[in-house]
Amino acid sequence: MKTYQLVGIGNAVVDVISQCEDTFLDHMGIEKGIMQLIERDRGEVLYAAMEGRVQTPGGSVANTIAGAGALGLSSAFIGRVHDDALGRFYAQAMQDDGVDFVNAPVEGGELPTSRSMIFVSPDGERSMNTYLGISSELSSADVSPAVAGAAQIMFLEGYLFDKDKGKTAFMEAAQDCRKGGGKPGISLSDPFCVERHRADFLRLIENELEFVIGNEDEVKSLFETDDLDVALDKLAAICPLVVCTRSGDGVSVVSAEGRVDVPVQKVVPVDATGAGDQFAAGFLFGLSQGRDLETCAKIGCACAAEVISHIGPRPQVDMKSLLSSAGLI
Ligand SMILES: Nc1ncnc2c1ncn2[C@@H]1O[C@H](COP(=O)(O)OP(=O)(O)O)[C@@H](O)[C@H]1O
Ligand SMILES: O=C(O)C[C@@H](O)[C@H](O)C(=O)COP(=O)(O)O
Repeated sequence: MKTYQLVGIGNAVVDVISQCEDTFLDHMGIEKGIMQLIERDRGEVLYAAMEGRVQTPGGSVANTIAGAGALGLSSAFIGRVHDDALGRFYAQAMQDDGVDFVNAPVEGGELPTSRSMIFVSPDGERSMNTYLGISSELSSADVSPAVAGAAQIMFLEGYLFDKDKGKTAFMEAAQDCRKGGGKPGISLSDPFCVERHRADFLRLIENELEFVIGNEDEVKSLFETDDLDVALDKLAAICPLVVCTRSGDGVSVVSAEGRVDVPVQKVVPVDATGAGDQFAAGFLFGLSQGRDLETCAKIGCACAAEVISHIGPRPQVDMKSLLSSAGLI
């Protein structure tokens, strides 16, 4: 059986991105800066209202795996797409990044491939409106224990907690990964997703996971506090490795070795979509190469800096050369 340096499980989502003024968000009733789940009809209205649409493969953990695959990690992604035009486009794009797209597009059924209408404001903030089609139906049946057991690092997407079968699939996948000697971890995904499933997130983290990656709002939401330091301490008490991204304020990493804060040069992003995802790609790449945590965080920040410099959630340059010129690899 092939082994993988990184295996991800998440929503397979095609992103449709366009830029807009903040007044447009107000006018359309879109909440800025988060991921809102929408129904199909609303998706069609938003799609029709988009100017200069860019269509690209997305999905949070899928973005991370694609970024890590492009950096040369042997990687696999487990997610569901329908056997429609978007789904085939999606599967091919993962393969083009050198990632094994483990499960073939699903034939039959009524649910189409998932899509997210993403509006980017002049300050670079992204507001996601996601119509979850077939991707959120992921269950244990989609996760081969052989693949989970062959993962050196496994990265789970918090968004899949929105369905009970996703929670069960994660628990089993994490157990299989650990049995195989791998390290499972999770992306917290979104503060409102954490709010919806706080107790289950905490249970999975405490019982099964080796690392957690989340932004400030997500980490604070886990413990219902506005004090990030308190939240980081509480999270580190139940998880060996905590990685908190802090937008233009960089990253804080807490482990048994203590806390490391890595600053970044603050910029106005062209498009913040995928910042956290590409940070995770770089961080997990560093981890898989046995680099120290500070260097892992610096690699993550370099990957995030690239992705926020253009529209779209995945790298558009050769990241290996970029990291090499920055002296990070
Ligand atoms: N305004 C910014 N200036 C510089 N770097 C940024 C900025 N916003 C995000 N980043 C980079 O992207 C990483 C992830 O951003 P963050 O906003 O915390 O995550 P998410 O996209 O998950 O909300 C940060 O740790 C940082 O490296
Ligand atoms: O999964 C979604 O609903 C949206 C994704 O397709 C999108 O690419 C995404 O999650 C971007 O991630 P982030 O900006 O790093 O949170």
